[in-house]
Amino acid sequence: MGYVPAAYVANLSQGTSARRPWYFSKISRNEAEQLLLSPPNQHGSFLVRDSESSKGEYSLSVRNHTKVSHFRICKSPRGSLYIQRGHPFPNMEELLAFYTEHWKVIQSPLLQPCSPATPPERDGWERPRWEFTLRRKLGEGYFGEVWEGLWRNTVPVAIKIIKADMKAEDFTKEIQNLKRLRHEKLIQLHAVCSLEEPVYIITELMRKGNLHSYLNSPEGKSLGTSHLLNIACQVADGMRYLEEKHIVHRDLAARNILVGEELTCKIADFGLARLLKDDIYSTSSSTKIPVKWTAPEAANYRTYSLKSDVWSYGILLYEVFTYGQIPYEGMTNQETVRQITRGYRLPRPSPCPPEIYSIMLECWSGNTEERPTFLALREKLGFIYRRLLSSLS
Ligand SMILES: Nc1ncnc2c1ncn2[C@@H]1O[C@H](COP(=O)(O)OP(=O)(O)OP(=O)(O)O)[C@@H](O)[C@H]1O
Repeated sequence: MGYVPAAYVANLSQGTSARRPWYFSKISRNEAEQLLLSPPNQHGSFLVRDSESSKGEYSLSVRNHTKVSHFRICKSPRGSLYIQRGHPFPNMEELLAFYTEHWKVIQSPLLQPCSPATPPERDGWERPRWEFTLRRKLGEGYFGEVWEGLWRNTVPVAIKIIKADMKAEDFTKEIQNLKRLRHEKLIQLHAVCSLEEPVYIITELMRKGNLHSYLNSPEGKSLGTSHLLNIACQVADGMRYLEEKHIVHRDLAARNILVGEELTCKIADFGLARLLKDDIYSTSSSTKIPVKWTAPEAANYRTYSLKSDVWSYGILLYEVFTYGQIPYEGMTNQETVRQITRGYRLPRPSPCPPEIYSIMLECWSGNTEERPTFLALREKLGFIYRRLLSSLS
């Protein structure tokens, strides 16, 4: 028993529109052009709409590179449909099937049905506020408080209550990021209440809180090397998914990993995450950066890439194998950047196997090209983990 986010499922009673994804009944010629020319639509996207000028007839609009072509679909007195006189079809499906195959006749390929534009406030993630009850405060971050709560008195959830004075553009980035990411090692969005203030962001509940505090707790302190390695593998797996999607996290650190039952770890805090158009994301903004976790090229020139996330992952490994020690303890941010640029690196923590320390050093290579990928990190750490487990058994 439980809940599934509404955006994951389609309503069976809306079967007609599910079967006819290309039909946009109440849309004008201009709106059709705007929609077809906006992402994610592309060359070959098409839709059928009600004709504006001839009641009861239709128009086919097809995107042809950067232009949209429109074709009148006429209806004969007997009800058949045609674009070319003398070439009728009994229904729209057959007409579209013919022109999909013989697209040269209309000089416009029909490649995929047009994707509808969903206004953010009406997408399937929005839920009424009364469905959620707050039970216990879990913590507080830059955007506001995080509470443990219940969804419809049944499902335990975490509820982030956005402070009233937060700029919408800042936290909507996190919501948008959460909506499009889905992986077992990434925190899962359940719902949002964003029509009124305060905005709620509802995610899965991770009962043991953030990894940094967990490592400092008595339970965290009792973990052995194999457990620590297991945590490292899970984070590498989640980061590999982001790497595959060309998304930089920009704030990878133990404080942004959440821990659940059975030592499950998930990556959270996507407020700073960005989709990479090139391999590098540059920012001139004055966003505060977590200097001790940030690669030198990102700290000095604000150039972020998947390789700067790999650097931060190395620092996260250090946090894991020191049970949550602050990196470069006793050094200021400025001093840290200066020392790093000169070639200084954190020393090997005593409980850390040399093999793992050499992975940290690879992550901290001054040359971004020499840093491993998350795919390679996951493979390598997974191999060491499995070998350790078999030596213990
Ligand atoms: N889904 C969750 N399940 C359990 N605890 C959570 C969850 N999300 C957040 N928390 C707890 O609430 C704390 C605050 O979280 P929050 O994401 O608001 O801030 P943060 O991690 O300090 O980062 P920032 O200030 O950058 O937003 C976390 O450190 C964690 O202990």
